[in-house]
Amino acid sequence: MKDVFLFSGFLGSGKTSMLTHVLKQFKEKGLKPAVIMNELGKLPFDSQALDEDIPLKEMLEGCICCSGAEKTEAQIQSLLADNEFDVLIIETTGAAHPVEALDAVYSPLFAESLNIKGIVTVADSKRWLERAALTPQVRSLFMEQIRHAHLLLANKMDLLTEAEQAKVVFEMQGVNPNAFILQTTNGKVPINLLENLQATAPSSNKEVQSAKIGKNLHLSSRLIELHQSYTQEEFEEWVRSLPSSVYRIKGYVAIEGIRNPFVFQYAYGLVQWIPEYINMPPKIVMIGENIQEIEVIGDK
Ligand SMILES: Nc1nc2c(ncn2[C@@H]2O[C@H](COP(=O)(O)OP(=O)(O)OP(=O)(O)O)[C@@H](O)[C@H]2O)c(=O)[nH]1
Repeated sequence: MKDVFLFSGFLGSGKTSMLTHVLKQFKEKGLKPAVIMNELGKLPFDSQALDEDIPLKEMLEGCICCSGAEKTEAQIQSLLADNEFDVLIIETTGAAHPVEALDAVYSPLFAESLNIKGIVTVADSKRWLERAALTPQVRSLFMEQIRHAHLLLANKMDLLTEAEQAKVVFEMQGVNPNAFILQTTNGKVPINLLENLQATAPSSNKEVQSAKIGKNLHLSSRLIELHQSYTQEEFEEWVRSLPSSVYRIKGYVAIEGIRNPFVFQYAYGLVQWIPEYINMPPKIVMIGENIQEIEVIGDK
């Protein structure tokens, strides 16, 4: 299993600074990192900061979420096929919502080869103090990135007084009581904090393994193997019975009387079924908060 980290954070918050610092530490440890970056513009200038020997995939047309999960899947697959690497870091654009970013990287196709360690959000502490000046939409995205982080960097501490530093940490902890908050300058995070993250808890129906982090009200994902076929109605009935903290489900579901499992998609209350011509093993991935305790269909 290769560890995957998602770096999230607002434009200009310090993601690239953190990336540079983290890559250096991984290399010092003898680990080979790979990076997927995406930019809203056409010029991949951030990538120039990376060494040439780091496998790098860039997404130049929009962010990881709006350019489609398939594209990210294809990029990850080609990284897995072409390059030897130990850890994968995905730097999302400042405009990405963490649920969308997680969705794009969590595919049943590589559920067995990738271990999504978690979302590391870098927040600009000065901007946090001045957040009242942001438009409601931008402020809401800023808050969501903080709320869903598994590890939170309160960055740009050098620009604040001691009293302001304490205020920022106190307020951010109120928005996200589960994440560890580290005060940083220039995104300097020690990698052992990253290595200790565990947002994914792959589990079968019977043995529900709880994650070290991500156990409580925290964004996490869960892989569910399906051992029988269903009618579309009964499967949808189960999906409708799920709490609203389940944001996303995708995968392959075996339907009674039909040869190959269907592709199943669920997002924002909408369900989609697509016939699949390849016989894929029936399993789904669920993304949401507090999902480890959910009773899975088939447990009947
Ligand atoms: N004073 C101060 N400046 C910082 C700190 N961290 C980053 N910066 C500066 O803030 C600017 C943006 O930093 P980046 O690391 O490029 O941020 P980013 O999140 O990758 O930015 P985007 O690529 O726009 O999303 C740069 O000029 C950095 O030098 C910090 O802790 N203190």
